[in-house]
Amino acid sequence: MDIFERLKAAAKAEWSSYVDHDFVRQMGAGTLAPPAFQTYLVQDYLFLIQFARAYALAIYKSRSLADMRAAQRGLSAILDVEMDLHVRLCGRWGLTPAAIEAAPEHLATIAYTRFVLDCGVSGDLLDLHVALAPCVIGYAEIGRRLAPDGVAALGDHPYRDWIGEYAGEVYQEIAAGARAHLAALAARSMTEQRFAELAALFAKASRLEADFWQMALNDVAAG
Ligand SMILES: Cc1ncc(C[n+]2csc(CCO)c2C)c(N)n1
Repeated sequence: MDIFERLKAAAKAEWSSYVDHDFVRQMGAGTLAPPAFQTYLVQDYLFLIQFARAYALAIYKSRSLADMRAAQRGLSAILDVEMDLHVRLCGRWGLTPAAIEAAPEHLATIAYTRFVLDCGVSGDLLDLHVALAPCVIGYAEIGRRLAPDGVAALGDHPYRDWIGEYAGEVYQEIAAGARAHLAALAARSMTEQRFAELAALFAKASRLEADFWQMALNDVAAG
């Protein structure tokens, strides 16, 4: 069992509140209300700006070139891959990057991103990567789950672009690399006494992921 499996097992309830969230189920079934998806995507763009800073912080907190490169891959996955999806999808609704950036951050966006940044500022590189793990590895799991028969089988699914992005090979490899790096980092610097503390960070980040989905559903329910 690698460190990621151990963290997931230690935070079972929080993990399933995240990956089995109603938002994810509705997206998979194609029944998610488009305004909820739009709210999510705009907030996610703002979220990614802060997560880019978190990966930059991971570069700063690295002492080896290998660790710096691992963090650089995360940063570049956001700046060169993930944000393109957001710009493309938001563009279909006539939203420009400038308009998205002018949107106010929801509290769920602030809570999650600043929590991760604080883990990095107050802790070490392992704390920061554990706080980042639900995000980077969780989306790969969700993508696979929503496209069990592969991306091509999605046909004209209303959320095929989003699902295809995270179920696709490029993204799956990014997540597998992040998982392997986390395992290497833990092998180097984790002690058993520290595991409970790391599991608490992982559980909190997973709960903040679930709150992020919920924020989009609540926003639409509130009108
Ligand atoms: C709320 C939320 N959680 C996770 C991701 C996925 N994600 C964020 S940064 C990153 C690593 C490099 O791409 C990945 C996969 C997201 N977009 N929004």
